[in-house]
Amino acid sequence: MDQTAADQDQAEGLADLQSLRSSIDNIDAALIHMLAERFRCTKAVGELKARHAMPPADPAREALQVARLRRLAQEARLDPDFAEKFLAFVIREVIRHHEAAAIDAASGPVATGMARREA
Ligand SMILES: O=C(O)C(=O)C[C@]1(C(=O)O)C=C[C@@H](O)C=C1
Repeated sequence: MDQTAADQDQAEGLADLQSLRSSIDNIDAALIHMLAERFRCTKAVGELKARHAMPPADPAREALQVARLRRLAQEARLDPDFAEKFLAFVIREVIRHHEAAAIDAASGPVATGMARREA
């Protein structure tokens, strides 16, 4: 391959890389927005659980979610072990938020500032 052909080959490679990176950036943005929506829902779940004195974690529900996500991952040709680890990572964070919401609810309106707002 002469120098001109090598330069052209590299320019094509760079253009392909840029195009793929642009798709990756779009996908990452979608993932962030989807995660934000999920955490908005789980925040409401955490507040509901705290109000009704329900435990933060629900292992039976998690078992169903793991089985479903592993099946979906397999169908999508994504590593099911990775899908399970990703879900566990997200749920661990959710449970941390639920626990904080339960502590807030248990410490009552004074600690959360409601008494001041209501006065
Ligand atoms: O569905 C619930 O009960 C939740 O609290 C949500 C959620 C989740 O993030 O999907 C989090 C913790 C539970 O252990 C199970 C599921």
